[in-house]
Amino acid sequence: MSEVESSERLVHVPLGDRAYDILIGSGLIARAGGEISTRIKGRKAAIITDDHVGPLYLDALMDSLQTDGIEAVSLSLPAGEKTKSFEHLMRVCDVLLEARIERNDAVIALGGGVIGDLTGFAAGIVRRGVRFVQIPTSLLAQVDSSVGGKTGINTRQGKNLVGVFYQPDLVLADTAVLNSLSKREFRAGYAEVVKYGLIDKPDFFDWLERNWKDIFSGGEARAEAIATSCRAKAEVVAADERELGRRALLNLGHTFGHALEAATGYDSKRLVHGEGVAIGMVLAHQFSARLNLASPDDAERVAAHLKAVGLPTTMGDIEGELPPTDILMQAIAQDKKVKGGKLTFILTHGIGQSFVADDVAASEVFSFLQEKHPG
Ligand SMILES: NC(=O)c1ccc[n+]([C@@H]2O[C@H](COP(=O)([O-])OP(=O)(O)OC[C@H]3O[C@@H](n4cnc5c(N)ncnc54)[C@H](O)[C@@H]3O)[C@@H](O)[C@H]2O)c1
Ligand SMILES: O=C(O)C(=O)C[C@@H](O)[C@H](O)[C@H](O)COP(=O)(O)O
Ligand SMILES: [Zn+2]
Repeated sequence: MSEVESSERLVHVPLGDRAYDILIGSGLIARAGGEISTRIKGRKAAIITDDHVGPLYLDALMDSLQTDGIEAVSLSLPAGEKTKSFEHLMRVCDVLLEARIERNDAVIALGGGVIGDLTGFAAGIVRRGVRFVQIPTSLLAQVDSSVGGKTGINTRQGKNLVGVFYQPDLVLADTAVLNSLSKREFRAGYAEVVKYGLIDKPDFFDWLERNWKDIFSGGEARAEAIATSCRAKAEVVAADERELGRRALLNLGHTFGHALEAATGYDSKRLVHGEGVAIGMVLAHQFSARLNLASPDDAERVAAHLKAVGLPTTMGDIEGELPPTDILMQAIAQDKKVKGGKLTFILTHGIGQSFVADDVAASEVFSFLQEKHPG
């Protein structure tokens, strides 16, 4: 294995025979061939990317693989949430099989969470599992989606409803590529960073309130926020890989957020995942306050921070009309945390004090949403 450069950070995900490293640092795409060839036996690779990321970084990745003796094919898909579909899953599987990617070869996701989730799913099912490398290029993918092995696609019934748990063999988070990410997408990824503070790291949330401007402008604070997020996620995933208990905390804000994404037809112009999570986290804190579990001041503090960085914080911030509350409730009823027809929500006793609440009354959720609904 190559040495980790001094400016780089390494987070290990200890999952027994599925353990892997997350390398975080500038310039990792140029070194990807070396990092992959020391960990993966196969000499072939297939790179899946999208039409925003491919033109920027595909050539550099191909060159690096070639230098280390790995022959690669590539497929570029349309950017955006709608690509997490059966149709594009079929295309990815077809390309992997046509290229005769074997179990020991590498399937590489070069892109944001959409490409990572879709490619990981294909890697998990083609030949019942081929090697898988995540090269996350959005902030969201570097702090969250590339780690932990949740893969999948959306269906007309809702978000991520078809997929498998399939861990990557390696994650290479090249922080230099974040410089080409739009401000809006950077903010969306930042919502998932804030999530780790709100789950169980109040000191991290305080630090984010003080340092967010430095994180947005790059440098040490940004790398530190990414590494802290990866360590937080790695720890939860190692303790509960398949979401039998504690991992559900990583879903803070997501039950509301996913319903809003479905309600906007996965239209990235109206709402992207991280924005849905931002609104969802504020709603989760407000809902907790309404149930007398937390102080309304905490909900206000969360909303104030997310608003300060430019994220949406209310359903009214979403452009265009939203469907009525009963349609939002239908999406919520499809949530994967539902058990025996009962809703599970991530609620909170305050900042950094989130917990998993089974058996939340649908009628309470309905009247809360009805109150918050702009329509
Ligand atoms: N598997 C998980 O644990 C997990 C966790 C969080 C989110 N997700 C999923 O991830 C998806 C959201 O991921 P996302 O926010 O990365 O969205 P995304 O993949 O759509 O990327 C956001 C946009 O940024 C562009 N982009 C990415 N990197 C870029 C770069 N370096 N320079 C320029 N443009 C770049 C993309 O082309 C896209 O247009 C959702 O589908 C969500 O459900 C999964
Ligand atoms: O890794 C997890 O566990 C998460 O919940 C992380 C979330 O940020 C992510 O959006 C995930 O895809 C949501 O999972 P889902 O099971 O609710 O679809
Ligand atoms: Zn998420």
